[in-house]
Amino acid sequence: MESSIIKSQAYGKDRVRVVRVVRHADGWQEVADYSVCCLLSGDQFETSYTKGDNKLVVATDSQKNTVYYLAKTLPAEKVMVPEVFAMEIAKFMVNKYAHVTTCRVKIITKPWERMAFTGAGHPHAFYREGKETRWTEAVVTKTNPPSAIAQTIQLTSGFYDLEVLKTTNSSFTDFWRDELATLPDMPDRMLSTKVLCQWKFVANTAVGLENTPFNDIYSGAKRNTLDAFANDPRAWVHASVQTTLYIMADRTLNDFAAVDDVYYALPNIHYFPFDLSKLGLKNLASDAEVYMPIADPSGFITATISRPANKL
Ligand SMILES: O=c1[nH]c(=O)c2[nH]c(=O)[nH]c2[nH]1
Repeated sequence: MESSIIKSQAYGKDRVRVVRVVRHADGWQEVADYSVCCLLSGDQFETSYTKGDNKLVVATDSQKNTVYYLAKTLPAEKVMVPEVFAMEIAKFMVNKYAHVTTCRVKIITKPWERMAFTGAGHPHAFYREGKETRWTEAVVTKTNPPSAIAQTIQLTSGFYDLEVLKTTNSSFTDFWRDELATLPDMPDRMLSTKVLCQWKFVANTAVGLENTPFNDIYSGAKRNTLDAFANDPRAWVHASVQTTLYIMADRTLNDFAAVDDVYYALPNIHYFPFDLSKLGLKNLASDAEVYMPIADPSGFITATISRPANKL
């Protein structure tokens, strides 16, 4: 007889691709393009893993159908903001099925930028600008199952693959020196990274979070990331990816009360000046003009930044 126990379980449908179009009467149209992952958990699903009992299993196919059903039947504004749509799907699942204790919904967006010609946005034509990708994850849990009245909601959003580069105004000096340190001080260097940024929202009731300005927070976090990278003099004077990361996150915490903490993962993609001295050419330090990007390895700088009261 099996004696192992289930420590955790979650099942559902991943990569549900759904595109929602909103058609306004004047011809202006909007589009949201999502890949949705929906996962259900609850103690009563255990027998589906241990006893081959499917009676309570909401088929992953039905979960997929629910995503399309809600994309069609919810008011447009609850679908077009990914955070709101993720919370709606998760709340629908825990409300509909008494035996579902937790529903976890992750949405990865495919950002379509509206085309603009002579300054005016095109009513229905879009293009993809870069690789930067916005996502969100809502986890709705019943606190007193099977009753769905009391629920907690944890919401996290972020973006990844935002690639940035600057050709000066970065340095890295005065670091730990010992017999293993061969890197010279770098008073002026190229800096490039592929930003992963994510932020947790202040824990709230499902109802309260819906009034959060999710789109503004996303664009604000992105603007703070770019502005701190390009313009903040502290990132130049103190000079490290660590400092730049802290400034980026601190700005977003100051701008948005609804954000509880901000996590960044910043690879330091190295661009080293190519040594041309054997060819009789000066290309190091202040003479550097020709660089060799290094694919691997990269530095990798991470931190979660929060307001003082939240420090563990
Ligand atoms: O900004 C940096 N932080 C580091 O910790 C580090 N280490 C290193 O070799 N180069 C850099 N650059």
